[in-house]
Amino acid sequence: MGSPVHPSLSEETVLRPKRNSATTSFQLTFVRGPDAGVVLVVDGAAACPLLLGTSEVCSVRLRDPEVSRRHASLDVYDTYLRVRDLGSKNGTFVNDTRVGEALLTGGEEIQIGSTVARVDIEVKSKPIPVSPDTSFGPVLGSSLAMRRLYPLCRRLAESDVPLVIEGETGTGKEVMAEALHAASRRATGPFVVFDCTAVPASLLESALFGHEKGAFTGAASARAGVFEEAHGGTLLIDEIGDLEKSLQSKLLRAIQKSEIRRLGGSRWVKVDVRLIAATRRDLDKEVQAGRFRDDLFFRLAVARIALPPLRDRRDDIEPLARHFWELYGGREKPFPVHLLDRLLSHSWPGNVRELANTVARLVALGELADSYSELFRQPLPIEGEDGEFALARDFIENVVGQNLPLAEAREQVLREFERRYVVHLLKLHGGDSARAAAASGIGERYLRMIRARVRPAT
Ligand SMILES: Nc1ncnc2c1ncn2[C@@H]1O[C@H](COP(=O)(O)OP(=O)(O)OP(=O)(O)O)[C@@H](O)[C@H]1O
Repeated sequence: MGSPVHPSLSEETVLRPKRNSATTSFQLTFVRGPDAGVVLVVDGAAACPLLLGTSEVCSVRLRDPEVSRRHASLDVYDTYLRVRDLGSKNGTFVNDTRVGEALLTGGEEIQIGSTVARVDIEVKSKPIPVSPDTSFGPVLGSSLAMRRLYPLCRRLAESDVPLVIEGETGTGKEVMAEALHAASRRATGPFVVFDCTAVPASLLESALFGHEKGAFTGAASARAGVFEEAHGGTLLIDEIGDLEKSLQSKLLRAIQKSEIRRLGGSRWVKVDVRLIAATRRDLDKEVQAGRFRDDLFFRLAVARIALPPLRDRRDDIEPLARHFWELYGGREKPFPVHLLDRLLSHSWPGNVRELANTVARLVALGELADSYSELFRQPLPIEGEDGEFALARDFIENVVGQNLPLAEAREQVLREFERRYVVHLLKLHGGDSARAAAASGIGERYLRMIRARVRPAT
């Protein structure tokens, strides 16, 4: 016990940014349960979240039958030992108190099932390698949290192992995937992005694996899926946590065998694709809850990169703001340093994307920005039932007037449209998302995704 069982999962391939350049380690001594006597070190320098459970995918596999398959995770966060329950059946306890997540300092007892481990802090601390670079390709960031990621990103770019990039919306998962592709031997091959939430459930399989002519009503001609499109390159599957379970099995097969079969086809086609999955969800919890296949997770998460939210790397705010200022055409005007305090104190729930949008608005507003109190808001939402057309027009003009790049502007309009659409649809069907999804011809999962995304404004 204690040594990772995944054949290719080494501590270095699991990347978790830490705040300090030196970290603390913790020792766990199992004092009760079938594994009593075993000693385990949670090494802060390795920054590796250890999974405790009875499943073979856990780095620490316990024999206690009262322990869930994936019960809890342990990692060193700052100078604390962080223990997180992964949605286990009978809970994780610290000194007899049930916890979802807890930061420990040493001296506590952790209980899972009938297994009890004592936590001791290790005195020695090791430095973590920090890159002097302030970017990794297009991924900018000079904060310690980001600079800790770069050396390992470079190593991951050189390898072909599948990997999972985790992080809140707008933290740069896609841009990181692109950077890894660009730094890899596949750089001259295609980089294909597939967003699982952007395609209705009924079309997902054909979008992933392609279809033959006549495979379903409307399939007038044969079409390659994203796996074939990405042949020789990298395929980013975005929001993988939203993929239906039936498709997860097919995806697993595609990864294991490096071959796919088009919908309605009889031939298996070999594909040479490096797979990167991105997710806003906590995949450990999704697996524990039975919504994501354990074996697929095991296959995909050979390496993991956790991108920290912008609020946890405030040192990046100013350089990123200056970068976006230049990018959006503020080059001729001096950067508005008097607004820096506001930029630095904002919590950035939309992360780097929100910062980029805010700076784009700043560039467009010029000197008006001083008195513009709405600076940190998204464009005016369309509220109220009266005069909706006028409000919609104003909204679009508002977006157009910000002189954003086309993709950003289109995304803002599209998001607002989806918000309105879903709010109206749910109202019509008494809040029943299954009925609303059926009536609108979109998957329930997709509808719930839009709903979750727009919730703050509804
Ligand atoms: N570190 C960074 N350096 C430069 N630009 C960044 C960085 N992180 C994010 N961005 C920019 O912010 C925007 C959002 O980034 P991206 O789409 O990669 O985020 P995401 O995490 O994939 O978001 P979502 O989960 O919503 O899909 C993009 O315009 C991207 O170029």
